[in-house]
Amino acid sequence: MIPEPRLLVTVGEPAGIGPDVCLQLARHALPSGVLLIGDLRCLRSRALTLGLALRLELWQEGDPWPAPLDGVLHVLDVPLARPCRPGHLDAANAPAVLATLDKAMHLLRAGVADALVTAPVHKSIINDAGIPFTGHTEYLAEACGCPEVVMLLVGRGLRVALATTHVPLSQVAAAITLEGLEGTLRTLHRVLREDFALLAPRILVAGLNPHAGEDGYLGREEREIIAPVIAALRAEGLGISGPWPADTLFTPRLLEDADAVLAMYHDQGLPVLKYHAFGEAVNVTLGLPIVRTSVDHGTALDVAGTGRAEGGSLLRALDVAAEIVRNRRAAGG
Ligand SMILES: NC(=O)C1=CN([C@@H]2O[C@H](COP(=O)(O)OP(=O)(O)OC[C@H]3O[C@@H](n4cnc5c(N)ncnc54)[C@H](O)[C@@H]3O)[C@@H](O)[C@H]2O)C=CC1
Ligand SMILES: NCC(=O)COP(=O)(O)O
Repeated sequence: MIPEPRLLVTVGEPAGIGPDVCLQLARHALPSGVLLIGDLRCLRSRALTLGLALRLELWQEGDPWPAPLDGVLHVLDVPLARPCRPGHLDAANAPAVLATLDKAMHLLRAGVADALVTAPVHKSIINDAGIPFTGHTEYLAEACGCPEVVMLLVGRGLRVALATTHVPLSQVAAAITLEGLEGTLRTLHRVLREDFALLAPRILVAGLNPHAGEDGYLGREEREIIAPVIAALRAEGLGISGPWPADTLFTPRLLEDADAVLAMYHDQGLPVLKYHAFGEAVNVTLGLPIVRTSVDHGTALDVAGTGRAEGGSLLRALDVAAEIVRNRRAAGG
């Protein structure tokens, strides 16, 4: 019998809702079992705060993969520098947050687990700790030596990928290059085929400027970069079209005939996706040698420890990670 995918879950920023939604996993029958990576003391204390009845068991490297058991979660302990209070960020704990990602990478490389699912981190507090950091996506890309990763969010049948990720708006136009955009589209097209089992993916590419540049009168990126890249890839037979004006691209008639949209920047694509599917969408990093998915939400400091955190996106992120692992196995990967 083929074993179920083994999933690592990093707990994320301890002051946020990462611990809350991770602890909620104990309520669900998880086929493969999961291994949490985070501070065991913080998780125990959050479970008490939330009044959750569950058992948290210490797991150590060398132990067998934890069998799924109702009401039990296994934890690889990565201690925080200081005790954590829900809703209160502490820069002293930032190195431990990143250490959970490093541990996960180590376990994946050692073949102990099949995929990584991440709960949210708080990007600014990591920077406050003096560590330059823009997101998991970029951190994992660097750890894997794969600069050409792509962020894709999927939810309720909509898939939105980004040509640029965590870049200030003032730098977006300069970050869209012929070479970079071609790499992004090739990665997106390949991964839709390989990991999402779409035989001939159809991708709609958004313009950058209003009205996709209005024939060059409202910006030239469409003419000089986006359209030439699309033309070159179409000539190879890839089902890619655009540049489409972003304001009308996300309408049902156009989306009906598409498998994914490539937006040019974070806040062009993600508000639409989150309006459509917040709470049940999943963030997938394409182009890494490892499988990594994540939740659609942030640290939600205002609801941490209150019992109001909703864990639907984490459950979906586990499902999507497991599905990708199965697809890769089926393809012999
Ligand atoms: N994958 C990751 O590590 C991500 C991290 N972030 C980080 O999170 C931090 C806060 O980001 P925000 O923009 O404030 O977004 P946010 O998603 O943390 O919060 C936005 C609003 O939605 C609510 N909310 C979010 N998720 C919820 C859930 N599961 N259940 C109930 N309510 C929920 C919050 O209470 C808040 O009112 C930032 O530092 C950001 O960088 C944001 C997105 C993803
Ligand atoms: N808005 C999505 C987001 O910020 C996720 O970033 P990452 O930490 O997954 O790179």
